[in-house]
Amino acid sequence: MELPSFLTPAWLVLALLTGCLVFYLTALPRPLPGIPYVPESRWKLFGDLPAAMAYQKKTGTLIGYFANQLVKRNEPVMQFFLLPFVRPSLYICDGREASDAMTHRIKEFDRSKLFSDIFRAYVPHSSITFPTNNDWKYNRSLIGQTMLPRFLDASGAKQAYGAFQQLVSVWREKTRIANGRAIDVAGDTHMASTDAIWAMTFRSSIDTCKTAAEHVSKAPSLESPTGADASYIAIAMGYWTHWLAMSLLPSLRNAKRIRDKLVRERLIQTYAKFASNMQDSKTTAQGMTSAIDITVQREITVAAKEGRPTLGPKATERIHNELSLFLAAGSATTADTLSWVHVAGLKRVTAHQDFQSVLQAEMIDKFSLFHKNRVPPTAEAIATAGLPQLDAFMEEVLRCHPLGNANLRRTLRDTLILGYHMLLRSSLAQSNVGLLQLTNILLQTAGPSLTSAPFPVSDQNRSGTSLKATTSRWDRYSDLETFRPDRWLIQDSSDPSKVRFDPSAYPMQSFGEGPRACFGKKFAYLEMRIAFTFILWNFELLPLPAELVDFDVDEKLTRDSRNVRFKLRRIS
Ligand code: HEM
Repeated sequence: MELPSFLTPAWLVLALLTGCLVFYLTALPRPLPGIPYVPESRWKLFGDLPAAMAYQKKTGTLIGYFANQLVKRNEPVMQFFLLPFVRPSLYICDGREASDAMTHRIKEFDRSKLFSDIFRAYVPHSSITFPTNNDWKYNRSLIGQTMLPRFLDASGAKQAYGAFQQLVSVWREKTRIANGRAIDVAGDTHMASTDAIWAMTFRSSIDTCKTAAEHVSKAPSLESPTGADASYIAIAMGYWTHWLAMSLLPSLRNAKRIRDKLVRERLIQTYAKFASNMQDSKTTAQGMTSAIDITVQREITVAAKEGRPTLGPKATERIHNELSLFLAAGSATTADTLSWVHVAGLKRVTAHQDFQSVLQAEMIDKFSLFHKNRVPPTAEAIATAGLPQLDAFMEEVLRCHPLGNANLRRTLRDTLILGYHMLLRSSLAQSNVGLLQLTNILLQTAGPSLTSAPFPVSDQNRSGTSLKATTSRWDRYSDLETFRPDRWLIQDSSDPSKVRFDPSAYPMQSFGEGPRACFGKKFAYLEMRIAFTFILWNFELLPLPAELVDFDVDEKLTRDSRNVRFKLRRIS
């Protein structure tokens, strides 16, 4: 067949070039009107991403790039372009407005898909992956009791206690063979946190710390500490990358298979235990020794009320995913987090020996009987004792070293934040701005207003609820750069010679806020309490040269410390 005469090669080349140009122009970032951005990124297919990655290579943190741009331009709100065709993400650094959006404006802002995508390939039917809808409520009702004090103080504390006892054994062995040198403890707190969350979920132990202690006890001597670990792992890339990796890589496929089998077996065993003795299933959270017991018991009670068979496919799938999420939280995010928080805290203690003296004095005072008898305080004693100095110290560690960089939300409707319009796709199309739909909002957990002085924001630009909710913490901006645990302590009104811990004294958003705040926060605090008490009861952290006490991070999904060395002296 002959081509029409106007289709000459020159026309074909022109059409191809025009097609490429249209494709290129469509792929370029489309800024949202009125919201500041980095001008050079506007004309790059990958927008801010190359500069952010170069920043990460230099500093270990990707998110630091965005935070830096805000500070450079003195702007509390900016938009960033990360991928071709993808709508810009909004970055906000104003703790007070972020708190308001997460707590009071939940009809305008919900959890972002960016966040759920991190977990979706691994635990697709767990609460963390759902928007705030009935699915989320159903899952929450299943696991709700696992964070009740009556379970945590009795059972959760015991499980975490066992794990940190083992950590102390590892460090004793390492200290013994280190002969006075600093020891590298990278990974140790991670192991202990993994042991703790595993034991809390299933009541049984996987003893990674114990195995390590046995291993180290057989080593004749310890090599000198290694240098800083220069490697870094890129930030999580989202659902499809994870799904592909988990489907194609044999090691991940195998790990998922083992996890699924293990959780399923435990579910069947637990259900069989309750089914054989229905009386057991009426036990309260206090009598329960693991998260799986509580969750299965809850499902049995609800099924009986609703007159349906127990553990149908939906419940089984949801419980399976929630428990797997506990483990994921325990071994990926939470252990990283807790490990990061523990390490950051211990580094603070090393750098400021006076904090160490205050914490140890408080422990000796509160646990005087244990001290007299030369035994460590029990799990329950640690969980329930009033330890304001330790609570204040942990809060300050969490404030200064948040593990996640931002809390992620998305807009649900046209709205305003800090005076900037955030419009959904339909409104933008009407105003001829293009087919962009602004959804993702990153609410920074550190930086101006949280760990340094805030950006100037006029009250006119704040929401009504933000203005009404003027709790004093949002007016306390002085000296936020300094690590100062005593900022969380106030005089006890019933006894002026004593201090009380006030968790609302200053800005802090390391666990998020509102209905989608961290579900495991109470367990996290409990574990930190036990970890710091155990470590400081058993060891004195000796001063180290300043160059060994840095706070450099490797950013993955969460943060990890780069150099983790301590010089310990056994004290009990
Ligand atoms: C120091 C330790 C921890 C930190 C700093 C932390 C931080 C966070 C943050 C920032 C969020 C998102 C909050 C938001 O979007 O507003 C979150 C969510 C969550 N965390 Fe944690 N977390 C920690 C430990 C744990 C532990 C130990 C568990 C489980 C036992 C856990 C389970 C969860 C769950 C299930 C969610 C999702 C909640 C939802 O979507 O409704 N976390 N966490």
